[in-house]
Amino acid sequence: MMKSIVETRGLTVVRGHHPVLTDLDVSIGPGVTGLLGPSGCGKSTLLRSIVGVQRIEGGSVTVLAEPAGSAPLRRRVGYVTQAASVYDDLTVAENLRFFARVLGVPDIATEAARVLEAVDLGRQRDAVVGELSGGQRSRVSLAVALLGTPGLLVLDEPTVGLDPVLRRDLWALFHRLADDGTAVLVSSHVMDEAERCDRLLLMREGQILADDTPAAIKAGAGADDIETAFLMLVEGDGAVA
Ligand SMILES: Nc1ncnc2c1ncn2[C@@H]1O[C@H](COP(=O)(O)OP(=O)(O)OP(=O)(O)O)[C@@H](O)[C@H]1O
Repeated sequence: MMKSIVETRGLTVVRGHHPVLTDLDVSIGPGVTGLLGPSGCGKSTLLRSIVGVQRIEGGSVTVLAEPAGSAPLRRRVGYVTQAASVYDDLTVAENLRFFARVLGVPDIATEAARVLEAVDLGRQRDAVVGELSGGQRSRVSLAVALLGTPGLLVLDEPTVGLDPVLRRDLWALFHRLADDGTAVLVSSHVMDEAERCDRLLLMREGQILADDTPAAIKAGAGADDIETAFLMLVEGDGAVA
């Protein structure tokens, strides 16, 4: 039995009078898990429920054996949203010091050096964030999320707008983090990122269509790539393969 990092049971979320998630059961284990689905299918809503910032209508969300959003998880769950979450007018190091203090992270200097090295921003530590490139800026947000060595890192479309080299580097970083024991949950609406995940959740209109390794999903649907497998699952052909 896979060690469970995230469990949702009967999760139901309503946003703007419309149900976005209905009675959703999801289990997420260690490694790099991709949450893939078209724009508006509810990926951000599920991630928000997991980090505990989403009002939920029904059901439960358990993270690292604690209720989502509860105090013991404050330093154990890192979250990077689509919107920039660091201060543009501070340097990289100043941002890290600020957020480390907010989180109550002990030994801030050592911790800042560790996360800067993890995201390969050591040379930019004294640069003002507003003067960095888009890719460097997103790695600053990632560094902040890594403060305190979380057991779960949740990333909402972290590769949007990045060039292929940066995207590749970021995926390599996710796998290094997972190897070091941080479960990584990454959302994307780009199906070609699916191959880079250990496990995939394919989502559509608030439902999980498939939950397996990329290879098993492709084999199950009899498809050569995840995009085709997704389309076959949508059209109901996946079950007969
Ligand atoms: N603040 C809000 N108020 C009301 N409805 C919302 C709000 N935010 C999102 N929704 C609705 O909830 C549904 C799911 O949105 P969500 O952001 O979870 O999708 P997503 O899969 O993350 O999309 P994207 O890939 O575009 O970010 C959408 O139909 C959206 O219109």
